[in-house]
Amino acid sequence: MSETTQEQAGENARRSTGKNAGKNNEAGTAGKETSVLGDRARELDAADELAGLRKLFALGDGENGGVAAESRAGSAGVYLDGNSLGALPAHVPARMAEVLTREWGELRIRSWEESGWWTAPERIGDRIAPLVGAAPGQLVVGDSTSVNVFKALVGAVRLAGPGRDEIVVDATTFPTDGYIAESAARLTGTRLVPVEPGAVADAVGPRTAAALVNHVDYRDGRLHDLPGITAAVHAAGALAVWDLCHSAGALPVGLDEHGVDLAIGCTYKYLNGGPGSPAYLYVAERHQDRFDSPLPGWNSHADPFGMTTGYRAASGAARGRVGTPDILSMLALESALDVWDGVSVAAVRAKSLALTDFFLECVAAYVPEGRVVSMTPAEHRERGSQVALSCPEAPAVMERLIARGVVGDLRRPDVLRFGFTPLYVGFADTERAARVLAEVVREVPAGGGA
Ligand SMILES: Cc1ncc(COP(=O)(O)O)c(C=O)c1O
Ligand SMILES: Nc1c(O)cccc1C(=O)C[C@H](N)C(=O)O
Repeated sequence: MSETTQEQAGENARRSTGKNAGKNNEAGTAGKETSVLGDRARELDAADELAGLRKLFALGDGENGGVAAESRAGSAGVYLDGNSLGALPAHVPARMAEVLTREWGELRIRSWEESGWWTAPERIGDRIAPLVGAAPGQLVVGDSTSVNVFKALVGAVRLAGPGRDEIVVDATTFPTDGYIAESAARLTGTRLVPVEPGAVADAVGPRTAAALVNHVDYRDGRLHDLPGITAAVHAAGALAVWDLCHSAGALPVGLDEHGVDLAIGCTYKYLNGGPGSPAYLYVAERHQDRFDSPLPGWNSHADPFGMTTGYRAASGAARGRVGTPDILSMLALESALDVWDGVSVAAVRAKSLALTDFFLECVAAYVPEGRVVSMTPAEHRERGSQVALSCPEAPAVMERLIARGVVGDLRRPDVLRFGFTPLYVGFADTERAARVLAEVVREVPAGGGA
């Protein structure tokens, strides 16, 4: 995509996204708008430098067959839920067949060494590292995000040392982080201080051990100021722990550049690792020697096969390991990461913003006025890679959208959430999703249920 077309998309969207995202429209104007925006979508797709990546995914487009073929059989099949579960890269099944038949089926126990199973957590951590702006040796893959939140937060309190007895937590966080933070606070004898991300800088002080914040909010898609909040947390002498679930693979993170202390994130959203694929833990190199994991399993022992009774922590990222890695999920993730070869996160970010701008513009043009309100920040610097629309009839609307092949998700009670994955979502998909949304909204009466 050229810079001019991106700027054009952004400018048009800025003009059209006010508080009321849907400000059109009598049925009569829709035809003209549709053809203009449809033409623009085709132009934007033609100029899109990432467009060729879509064929790497099993989205039912034809040659790859795949899971969504039946949903594309109708007029519209658009997958806008990659911020919950990323699509399957088409080459992964063949790689998994090899893992099952050759590595497990034939080599069996030898694969821990010969197939590189034992070192997979650090090796795959190094594959993810450039996507989140980290030098090698600081990420380890394994366990769920929830478990890694626990390791990171308790580890951060221990790193902060005595005299610091408060954990500041993002009050708007995805629930699991809040639940785990509450337990971590009880276990470490600290007090939990929940605040909005924008208030973290004012909430931290001499008693703060650590602050846990989401980079992008899972509901409204707001992008929080990682550099600014991290600097404020550091100025208070505390550690900054970031949850990257909704930003990794969608926008630049800059962990090393901004001096983040610890971070965690899942791999099944924009990294397309598959359902329940293992999460990652980042411990900045400067903290690794003192990182004291609250889950010191044998996999993080300096000499795991020594099988000694006393624990001695491994050095480096391996210190974040716990028990036997979930190899099948891990190797599916490793294979899925191949789609990133040669792809720049900056290009992904540029396309993501152009897609969300264009979606907001199409929604404003097509959806009858007052039926949906955008919760997604208009400012690019505050926007992740999703659009959230509040709509009182959201349950009925999302059910009908999915039935017509436009797959977003519902966050109860009234949020329609659409995730834009630049590796496989295009501008024609985006225009079509807004068009189908407008049709569905017209069918569901205001105040109407499912
Ligand atoms: C911000 C955030 N943190 C954590 C999680 C999930 O944690 P887990 O991978 O343990 O289910 C999610 C989504 O599921 C999320 O959106
Ligand atoms: N992790 C999920 C799962 O195992 C099942 C269904 C949804 C999810 C999610 O990822 C939810 C997601 N974090 C969200 O932003 O809403």
